[in-house]
Amino acid sequence: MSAQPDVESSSASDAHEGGFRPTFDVSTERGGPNYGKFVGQVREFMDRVRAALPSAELTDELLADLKSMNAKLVDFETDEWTSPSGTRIDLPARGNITLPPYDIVDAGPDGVDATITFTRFNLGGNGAAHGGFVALLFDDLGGMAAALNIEGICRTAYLKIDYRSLTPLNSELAVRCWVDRVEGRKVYVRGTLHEGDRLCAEMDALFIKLKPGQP
Ligand SMILES: CCCCCCCC/C=C\CCCCCCCC(=O)SCCNC(=O)CCNC(=O)[C@H](O)C(C)(C)COP(=O)(O)OP(=O)(O)OC[C@H]1O[C@@H](n2cnc3c(N)ncnc32)[C@H](O)[C@@H]1OP(=O)(O)O
Repeated sequence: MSAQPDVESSSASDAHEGGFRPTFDVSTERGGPNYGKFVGQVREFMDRVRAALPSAELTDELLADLKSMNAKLVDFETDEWTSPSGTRIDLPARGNITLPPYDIVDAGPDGVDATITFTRFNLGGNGAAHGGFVALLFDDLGGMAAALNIEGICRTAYLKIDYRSLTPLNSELAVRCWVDRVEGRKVYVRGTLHEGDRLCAEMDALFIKLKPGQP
């Protein structure tokens, strides 16, 4: 299990009125004890789809299987605050399949340390990770570093990534994000992504602390 930030829990009734909530109902149980394995299978499927050249027959077979699986989920839709995908803090990237599946190593006011292994689903070109996934990783972990530092919720104003060398697939990388300085509501966050000693990318971002009720 990953170490996770100490996120305060609250009931839906004392929710922030804006788009983000200063507190949200985190969970280690929603979706059942096998939800993490379920997400793992979904992620493996995305990798395999990205890598596969299926026969026409197999495409038809998988299409029927997927239609059947989608039909099973139709009646179980819920909002973003209660879906396990995003609130399961015991799982990589809070169980959010949109995000690269990072594991938090340490998180607090001084910053966030995490590991990430990009896989075939994250392929950009010629074996390297897509730069958009690197930016996505930094946006989420940078936002987390900002939130934990100021104990409030932020939105990204700008996110600058310097791609210093190729980001590989299938290799565990170290990512670190920390608050450089805070000026009023402006939270300046820096970040690095390394493979061993090699710097793959750097982040320079500005997050703005949301006012109460601000979407
Ligand atoms: C107890 C709590 C514990 C918490 C623990 C939590 C754990 C956390 C867990 C999980 C974290 C998950 C993290 C997810 C992270 C993902 C975040 C995203 O991807 S957000 C989506 C993308 N971003 C948008 O869609 C924004 C769209 N833009 C806006 O909404 C506004 O423009 C906003 C909010 C950014 C600013 O608008 P304004 O009206 O609030 O503020 P104004 O007055 O415009 O700006 C404030 C200051 O910032 C500067 N500023 C604003 N934007 C700037 C920019 N792009 N460049 C430079 N300066 C900028 C301004 O010049 C101003 O500076 P001056 O105060 O005058 O000095």
